[in-house]
Amino acid sequence: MLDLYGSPIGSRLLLGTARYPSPAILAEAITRSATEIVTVSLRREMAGGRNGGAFFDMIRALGVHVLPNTAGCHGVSEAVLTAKMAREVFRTDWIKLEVIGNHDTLQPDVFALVEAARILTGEGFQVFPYTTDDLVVAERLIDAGCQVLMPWCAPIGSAAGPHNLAALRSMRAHFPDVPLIVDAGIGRPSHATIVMELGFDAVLLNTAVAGAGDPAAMAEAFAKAIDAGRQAFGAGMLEPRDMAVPSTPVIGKAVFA
Ligand SMILES: CC(=O)[C@@H](O)[C@H](O)COP(=O)(O)O
Repeated sequence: MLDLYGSPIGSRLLLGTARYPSPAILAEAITRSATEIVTVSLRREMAGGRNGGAFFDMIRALGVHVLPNTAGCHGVSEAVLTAKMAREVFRTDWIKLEVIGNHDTLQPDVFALVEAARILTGEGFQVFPYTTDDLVVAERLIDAGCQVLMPWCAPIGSAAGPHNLAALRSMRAHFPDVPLIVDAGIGRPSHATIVMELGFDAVLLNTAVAGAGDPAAMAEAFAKAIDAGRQAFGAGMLEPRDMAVPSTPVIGKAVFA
């Protein structure tokens, strides 16, 4: 069972809620994936004068944990203010902290991220920081009070899959006891399996499900792939070898050539 800030979580798939063809399809994807946590952008839902009421009610009715996020924020004060508004709306101390630093890659501004994380943990938030796979930044985030880290594996929405497996591997090795959730850039169920086989604790994804031909079916496929990767990690996988190893022993062979 995954433990996130003291909450036991059964599913290791966290789903984003943006860009689905319809709210009904989003609801079906949430149900079929059996996810227990969905992330919601306060800013996106409030945009254009919408108050988000019906959407938020629909999410609440599904009985999942809501992880509000600061998607689209580009600075410390904007992210902190958005987090505070999200706490009011969703009545949760959880916040997925995103502070974007580059318009093209949507790469996090890790300096602003650490500063915002320090401010928010000081105010009682339980921060889930969307970060890079940089170990020093990860250390700073933990120093700032974060008990969970969310490294990217590729740019948001790219569907590219893990760009830097070595960095993800070393992150896992450096932080054996910190829940690590890969966030962003997963495109296929097999990508999710790969990061789970590395020992990551969970995966957060949005675009690969929302943009699929059948989002609900894809959400279920991701859930299975994540479970398979987790089970394989726990089962002890073989290291690849250069040489062949016969699977049938030579004992009992009639003729030795
Ligand atoms: C939904 C969310 O909060 C983002 O971090 C992001 O959208 C996830 O990335 P992908 O869309 O690439 O899965």
